[in-house]
Amino acid sequence: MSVNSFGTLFRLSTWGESHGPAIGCMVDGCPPGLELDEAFVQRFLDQRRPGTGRNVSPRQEPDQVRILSGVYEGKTTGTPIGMMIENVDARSKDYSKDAPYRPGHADYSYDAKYGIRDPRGGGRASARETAMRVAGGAVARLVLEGIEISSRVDAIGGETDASKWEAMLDAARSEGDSLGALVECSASGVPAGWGAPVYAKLDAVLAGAMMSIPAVKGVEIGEGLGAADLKGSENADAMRAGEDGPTFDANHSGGIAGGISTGQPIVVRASFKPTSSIRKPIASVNAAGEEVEASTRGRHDPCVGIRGAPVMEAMMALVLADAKQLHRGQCG
Ligand SMILES: Cc1cc2nc3c(=O)[nH]c(=O)nc-3n(C[C@H](O)[C@H](O)[C@H](O)COP(=O)(O)O)c2cc1C
Ligand SMILES: C=C(O[C@@H]1CC(C(=O)O)=C[C@@H](OP(=O)(O)O)[C@H]1O)C(=O)O
Repeated sequence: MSVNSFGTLFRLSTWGESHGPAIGCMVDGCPPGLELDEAFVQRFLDQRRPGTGRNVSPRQEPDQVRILSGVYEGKTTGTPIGMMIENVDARSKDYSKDAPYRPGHADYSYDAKYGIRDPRGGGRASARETAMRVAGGAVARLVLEGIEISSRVDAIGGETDASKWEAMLDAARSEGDSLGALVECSASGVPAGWGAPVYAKLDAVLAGAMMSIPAVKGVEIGEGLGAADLKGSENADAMRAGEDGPTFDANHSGGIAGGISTGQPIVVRASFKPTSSIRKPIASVNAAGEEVEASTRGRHDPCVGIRGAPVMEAMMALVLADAKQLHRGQCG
């Protein structure tokens, strides 16, 4: 992982700001000969894009992807795959350099680091960038034939009963507030043996990938933090002899042991914090160092975890595509 890119042999780099003319990415290391077109990538982008309902940001972005390179006659060529999406509904006049720093967003920390910042929307820190992760993740899925990646929102605002979510979201929205969410993502069909035993452990890379998603504040794999409350006999995934290798009675390990996949589903959960751009006033300061109240207008998600789910799937796909190429490179 480096500043603007992810992966070793299957790599994604992204560029662009939320209110710039466009966002884009480059996928490098994709094998040649895989069928790829814009419609395939678009299917995944449509699951993440804003403007699709009242529980997501109303910003109207069709997220229409263009593939600019690396594909010839519908097949990948092995050369870098460039993709681009134009920003068409930024409405930058809602933002100003003099606005209070939004507590919890990246306004202050970006200023502290760079001393210069695109203040329109979240700039580079806006989760608008995650559209390109989803585009890259779609390409990664091509490398992962036979592997199923899925996700689901497990809880919103601490409530697991989905029938209560709509009313909770309505209440939060009318109070100018927001809610957090717990989201699970899993991958089945991953063979045993991918990953690495020490520093680049599959669980370490996966945790880093999920933690790199904006607003993710906690990640757990398999039993996760709950493992601390179990006995060894309860947490062990008992093994039995099966026709195609061992089978497991349980999956407390979340499909990874010793940094290497076990052949069981890989299961990761992430906690998304509540959206920090809210109308409810919060004490803050501005760039001049004056105390001001931050009450944020603009078109924000009332619960970012809802659109975070497809981003988790994309990061899972990127991690696994890279792990597959690395495994092949070393072990054939
Ligand atoms: C899909 C998605 C949509 C998001 N939408 C918003 C939003 O509308 N408003 C907001 O303040 N934060 C939103 N966020 C979260 C911010 O991007 C994030 O909090 C910010 O970049 C600071 O990073 P950090 O929370 O990881 O520290 C969203 C995150 C994701 C994954
Ligand atoms: C535009 C998207 O989501 C945005 C994510 C986001 C943020 O702060 O993360 C803030 C809002 O936009 P802006 O950058 O204009 O403030 C959201 O609409 C998108 O996901 O495509």
